[in-house]
Amino acid sequence: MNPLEFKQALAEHDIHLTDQQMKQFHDYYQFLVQENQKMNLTAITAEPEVYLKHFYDSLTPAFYVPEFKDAISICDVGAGAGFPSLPLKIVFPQLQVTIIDSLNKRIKFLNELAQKLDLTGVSFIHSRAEDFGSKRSEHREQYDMVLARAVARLNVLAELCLPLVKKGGQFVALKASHTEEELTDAQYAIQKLGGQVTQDIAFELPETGDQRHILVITKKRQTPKTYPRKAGVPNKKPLVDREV
Ligand SMILES: C[S@@+](CC[C@H](N)C(=O)[O-])C[C@H]1O[C@@H](n2cnc3c(N)ncnc32)[C@H](O)[C@@H]1O
Repeated sequence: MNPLEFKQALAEHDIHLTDQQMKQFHDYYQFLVQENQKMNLTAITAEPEVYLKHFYDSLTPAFYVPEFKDAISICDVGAGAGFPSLPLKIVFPQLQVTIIDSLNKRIKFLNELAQKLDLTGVSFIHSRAEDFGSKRSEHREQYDMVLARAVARLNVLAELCLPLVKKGGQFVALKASHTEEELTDAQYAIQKLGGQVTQDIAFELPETGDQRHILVITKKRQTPKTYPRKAGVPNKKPLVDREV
C-alpha cells in the first residue's frame, strides 16, 4: 500500500487526510527507518509495508470500535515505535494520548518523533505498565480507552491495561492471530479485574488478506486494589492461565 493507496483506503472509512497529515505520515516513515538503523524499532521497513502493517493497521480501532469516536483520553501500553497511538493521534489530533513503554530508548525516539511531527497533547512515560497502574498511581482508572498491540498474551495484558481504564471505558487489544484460546485463558483475569469482553471483531487487512482481531473489553466495575501485582512478586493466586 503506497501513500496514495493509504489515503484512498482511509477515504473508504470516511477519513479524509489533509496534505499536512500525509506529510506527517511521510516524515514518520522517514524518521522510523532512519532511527531503525541505530536501534531495533521494527522488522518492517519497506514503505508499502509500513503504510499497511503499521499505519493502516494502527488505525483500525477507528474503523471498527464504535466507542472510539467518544474517547478523549487514550493510553497506549507498550507502544514501541508508536503503534497504534501515533497514527491515531495524527488522524485525530484532538485526542489526549499517553504512551507507556518500559524501554527508555523507544520513549526517547517517540519524543523526538512527536517534536518532528509537531504533535501536541502526547505524554511519554518510561515505565512498566504494572507500576504505572499500581494501586497508588494517579493514572489508575483515568483513561477512556487503553490500547495495546503486540505486547503480550491477553491474560497478561488484561492485568496491565484494565486498571488504567475508567469505569465504562474500554481496553482494546489489537491481535494478529486467532484469539479463541487466548480469550478462554484470559476470561478469569478479565472478570476479576472488572472487565467484560463486549466485542471480538475479526477482519482482514486489504491487499494481503492478513487476519486481524480487535478485542474490546469494557470496564464494568472498578479493578480491585490488589491488581496489578508488583513485577517479580510470585503469584499466590495467579490470574494467568488459571482455569475459568
Ligand atoms: C513487540 S513491541 C510492540 C510495539 C508496538 N505496540 C507495535 O505494535 O509495534 C512490545 C513493546 O512493549 C514494551 N513492553 C513490554 N512489556 C511492557 C510492560 N510491562 N510495560 C510497558 N511496556 C512494555 C516493549 O518495550 C516493546 O516496546
